[in-house]
Amino acid sequence: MSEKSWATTAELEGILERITYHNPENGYTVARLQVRGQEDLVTVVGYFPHIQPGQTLKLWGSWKEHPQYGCQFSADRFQEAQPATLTGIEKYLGSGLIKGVGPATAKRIVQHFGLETLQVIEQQIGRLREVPGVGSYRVQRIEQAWQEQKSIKEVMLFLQSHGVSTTHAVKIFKTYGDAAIATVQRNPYQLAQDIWGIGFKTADQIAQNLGIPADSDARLQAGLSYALLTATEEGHCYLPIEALITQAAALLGLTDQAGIRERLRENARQLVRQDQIKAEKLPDGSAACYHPPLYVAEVGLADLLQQRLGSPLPVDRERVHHWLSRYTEQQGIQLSDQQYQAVLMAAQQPILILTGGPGTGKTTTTRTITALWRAMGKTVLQASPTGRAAQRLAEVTGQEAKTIHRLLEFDPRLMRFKRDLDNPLVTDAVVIDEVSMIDLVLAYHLFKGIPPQAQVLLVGDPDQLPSVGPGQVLRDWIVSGRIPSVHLTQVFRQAAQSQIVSNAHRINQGRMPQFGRDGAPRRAEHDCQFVEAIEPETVVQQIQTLITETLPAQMGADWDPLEQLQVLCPMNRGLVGANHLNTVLQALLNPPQPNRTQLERGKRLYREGDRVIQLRNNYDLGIFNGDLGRIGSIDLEEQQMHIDFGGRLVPYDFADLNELALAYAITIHRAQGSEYPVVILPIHTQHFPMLSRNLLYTGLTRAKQRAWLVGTSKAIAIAVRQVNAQRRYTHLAQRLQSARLLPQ
Ligand SMILES: Nc1ncnc2c1ncn2[C@@H]1O[C@H](COP(=O)(O)OP(=O)(O)OP(=O)(O)O)[C@@H](O)[C@H]1O
Repeated sequence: MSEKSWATTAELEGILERITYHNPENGYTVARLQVRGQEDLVTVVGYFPHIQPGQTLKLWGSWKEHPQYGCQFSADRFQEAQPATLTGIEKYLGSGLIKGVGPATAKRIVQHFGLETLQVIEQQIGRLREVPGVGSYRVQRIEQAWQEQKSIKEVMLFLQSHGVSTTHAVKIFKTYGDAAIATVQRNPYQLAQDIWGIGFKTADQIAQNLGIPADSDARLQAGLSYALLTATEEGHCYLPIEALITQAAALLGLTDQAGIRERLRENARQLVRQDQIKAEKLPDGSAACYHPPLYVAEVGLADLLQQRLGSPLPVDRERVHHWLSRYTEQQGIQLSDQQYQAVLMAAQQPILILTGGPGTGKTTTTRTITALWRAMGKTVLQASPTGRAAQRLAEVTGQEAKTIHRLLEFDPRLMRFKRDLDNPLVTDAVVIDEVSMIDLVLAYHLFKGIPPQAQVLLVGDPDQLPSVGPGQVLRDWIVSGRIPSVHLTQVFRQAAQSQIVSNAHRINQGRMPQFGRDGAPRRAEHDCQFVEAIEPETVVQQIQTLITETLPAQMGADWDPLEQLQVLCPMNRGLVGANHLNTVLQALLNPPQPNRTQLERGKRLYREGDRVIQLRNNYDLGIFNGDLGRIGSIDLEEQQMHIDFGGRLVPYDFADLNELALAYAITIHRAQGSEYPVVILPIHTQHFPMLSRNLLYTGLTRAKQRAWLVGTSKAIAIAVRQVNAQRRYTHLAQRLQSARLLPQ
């Protein structure tokens, strides 16, 4: 569409009334401006990295006639001016600029001081106390925030003029303080390494704005580091050099550039020289490229395990048999041969892996082993990778269980574990549950913290999804064949009656699950059911019907979907992904109400009463990745909300809300190690990229009382067939195999 330009340079000043459109990628904005002396709002278009309603803007540019939208001002550059009208000042003050001043307080302040408001704040801040409802404490906070604002301003101006959003600019300022500009100018790629939430893409955008050439060494090295980081986020412990080069070239958009592979190879060598990549020769002569801490962890873990793989401990087997027969009689159980074997091995082996699917008696066997160890006079410590898994371990064993981080006394200030090689735990034995969730680095720290003479029992299910972090530690341990292990296969009668359990085993064997039809073990009620829904929209509708009609009828009077139900999705994206379902379920389970405050942040909407999940470990707040809570209150004035985590009210600044997501629906990956009374599992061909046997298996086994699958049989069949979807690059098994074996 052609535009007619009227003048080349013109000037315009006004108050930003609202933003009609803003593209966060490139800052392109369409906004409406209130200009003195003009009755109608003026439309302004241009590239504004960040502007807020209420700001007074001075703009330079030209007037244009847009064929569809009419006359508009196209701005080439702008400057923020001090607001000059009462509404402007009020909007500016109340826009969230200053903590402690929301729209209501701003109004009161401006009513009191009129056009002099900003001058008063600047020069006689104490006078704010004249405003009804503004006490000394608040004045102090406003003063502090005003000062901070001023020093931030210069940095913000610089960053914003290079396309950085306000949220990122604040984070950059918080991280580097006054050194922010210098750091960004020196190497913008540093941001991606130092600041959570800023990735290579944002850093790269800033670099481009600063004029750093697309094929500069700094950019190539950043691309290589980022490609390696992405690979570790996908679970790999290393990347073969050729794969690293291919991925870096693609990421940098330079795949077609002549000679790029050689240049990337040279830059990779440079990173090796700077100790930013650790290279190791592979059997085929090429190099494996490790992020150095992962190399240290892989080699270190293999070494520590090797030291433990000694001869069996001298144990009086007769006494163990004797104790076991008394114990099982007391408990009214009879151990299966596999279970008996596991207990005997645990008595003698320095380290034992115990695996099995649901209902195969892992818990029963673990309980017997810890009872035996205690009877032998040993002290036993128990831990799991996540808080929820630790809580469950404590419940089923009746003994204290901690998270591995707490067991090893992680110090968040120093970001290190206090229990390590020099200061190991004081114990004779350790039980670790949900081992499939342990990644390489955690496994390494774990074995540094366990004293060499202590016996270790590792319990897990290798068919669950592998750890979120790099490695497939449990599988590698088993595959290496070096660590004594027992795999329980017999499903006990009581458990086998559950279709959740029997279907989990069917899925694991590559067979389609059965839902209350031929052949499936029958129960008065079936605990695992399926609703076929072909269209994604129907899947969403059926989930709503389950929640509003079917489940209330099935579950009876105590049914509380906000507490007992978890929707588990294969992925976040798409109509039947967790993000969209959260919006739908929020409207269904926690609809707007006059007494419920809500807050909109970009595309997200938070409402009091919402079920939320923490997305990263926050040691300051003592809240960890995966913790579930409910929004207790939202305070728009203080710009803070309180989240209720199981009775503990935790304050969140609005600025930290990117750490929280709605949790009506979460991904199956996030749900690892947790269990819920009722699970609804949408499964559709829209989820195709994620569908795999261990994903479906993990999702289904999260349900303790009832599971509902909603979607297509075709998607279930795809998932059941898709084995070991992603191979992870790791060398742990080979390192263990090549380890020198001590005499047995
Ligand atoms: N030797 C046994 N004889 C009879 N029943 C058993 C035996 N071992 C376990 N069970 C029963 O089988 C069921 C499953 O056992 P358990 O909870 O120990 O298995 P699990 O592998 O930990 O299961 P999940 O992974 O589902 O928690 C329980 O009801 C338990 O009482």
